[in-house]
Amino acid sequence: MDKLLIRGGRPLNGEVLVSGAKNAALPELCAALLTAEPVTLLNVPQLQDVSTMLKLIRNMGVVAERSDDGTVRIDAGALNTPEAPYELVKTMRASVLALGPLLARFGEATVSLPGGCAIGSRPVDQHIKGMAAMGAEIVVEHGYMIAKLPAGRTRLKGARITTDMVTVTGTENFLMAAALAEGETVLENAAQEPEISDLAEMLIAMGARIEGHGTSRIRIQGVDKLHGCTHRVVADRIEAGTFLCAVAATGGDVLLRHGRADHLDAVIEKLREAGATVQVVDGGIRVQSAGGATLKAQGFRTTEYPGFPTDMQAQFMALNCIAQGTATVTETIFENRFMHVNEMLRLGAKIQVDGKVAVIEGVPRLSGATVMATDLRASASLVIAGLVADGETAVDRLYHLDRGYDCMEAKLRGIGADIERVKA
Ligand SMILES: CC(=O)N[C@H]1[C@@H](OP(=O)(O)OP(=O)(O)OC[C@H]2O[C@@H](n3ccc(=O)[nH]c3=O)[C@H](O)[C@@H]2O)O[C@H](CO)[C@@H](O)[C@@H]1O
Ligand SMILES: C=C(OP(=O)(O)O)C(=O)O
Repeated sequence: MDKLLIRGGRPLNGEVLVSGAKNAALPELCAALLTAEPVTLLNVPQLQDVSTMLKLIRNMGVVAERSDDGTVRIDAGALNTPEAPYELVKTMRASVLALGPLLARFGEATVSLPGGCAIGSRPVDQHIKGMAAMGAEIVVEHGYMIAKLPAGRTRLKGARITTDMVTVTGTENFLMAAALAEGETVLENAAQEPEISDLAEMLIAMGARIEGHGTSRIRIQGVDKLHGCTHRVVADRIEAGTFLCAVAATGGDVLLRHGRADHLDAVIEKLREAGATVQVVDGGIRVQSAGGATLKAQGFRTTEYPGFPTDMQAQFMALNCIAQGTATVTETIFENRFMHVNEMLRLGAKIQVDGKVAVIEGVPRLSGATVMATDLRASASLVIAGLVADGETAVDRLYHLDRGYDCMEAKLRGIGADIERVKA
């Protein structure tokens, strides 16, 4: 298994190019299944999850070509197997996003339940409930969601869907399904994440009629057919936020080119309160920090967008570990998203966890050690901790990081980090 070796203690200076967002690219690859015409996606990040999604849709009979410049051309004209098998689904929860498009275009779909996930149980009951409200018959058998339209129906029908909680991929599945359904669909309690708006813009470019994306009520008037489009994937706010935390913690001066500050308000506010200077500049976000003990630890609660993102909780915790003072962090979205804590303790951090709450007492220094990444953002947080720790930190189990970060170590090396990948 690959690992990262980091020799900490260097400030970060220069420029980083922010890649396209994983959490927009994955639903958008699935949205291409809604039409028989070619779709071109630009700015698709080079990630393991994207490779897995391409494998999944090719397995359905889709032609998909990826170029090194981030362009992916998809032609789902010959899609003949509306199925997502367990072998291809088990490493990536986002494969549940195949359900809506397949049902909407083909009237049937067989999609494996996603595998268990380290950060929480992550059920898909809301996805099933929403598709059923749109007229699908769904059974869960042998680990698969088997969905079809009732005899005599050729299209899903519009519905009013109010989910029990705000769900990002649930909202995305309903958006895609409703785009081709008969009549109007209203999504109440919809997720408002920028990736939802980006998907909606892509669907609109394909001929969908959608209003209200970016708010908690989205209205969709179904159309008979969608056509091809070219769409640029929005910048990855979580990648940008990760680099913001890294620079704030180590100290330095970095421009995040293409970073969207308007998608990171909650994180940027906390970074400023911590003592970093974060500016919106032409072409991106500039962060300057004196690092370490010049920072003040900041408490926060993770909530749905526009609140503090759960996908940034671990990375900000790494910063809190070396800041002055004590901070309380509450994780409200996932029940098991503190697995980085035990590894941070191995680096000398002082953290106590009680259920959903972690209390972090800043320490003057962390000391490098071997740590094990347990999930995607936990891995990123351990990289940040390694960048500030004395001596050498080895971050093991890099496949989690590779799922969601495009060339992270090369980007960090480009701004002065002493970091290398050691192949297994
Ligand atoms: C590919 C993608 O975009 N992943 C993001 C997406 O995941 P994902 O869309 O899976 O997360 P959700 O927004 O659906 O989950 C929110 C909460 O609702 C629960 N829930 C969700 C659906 C359901 O049917 N039943 C249910 O109980 C989940 O267990 C969780 O506690 O949003 C999360 C929350 O911002 C992010 O951490 C992930 O990075
Ligand atoms: C939890 C995440 O991703 P996924 O939903 O793909 O597991 C994430 O991006 O932090």
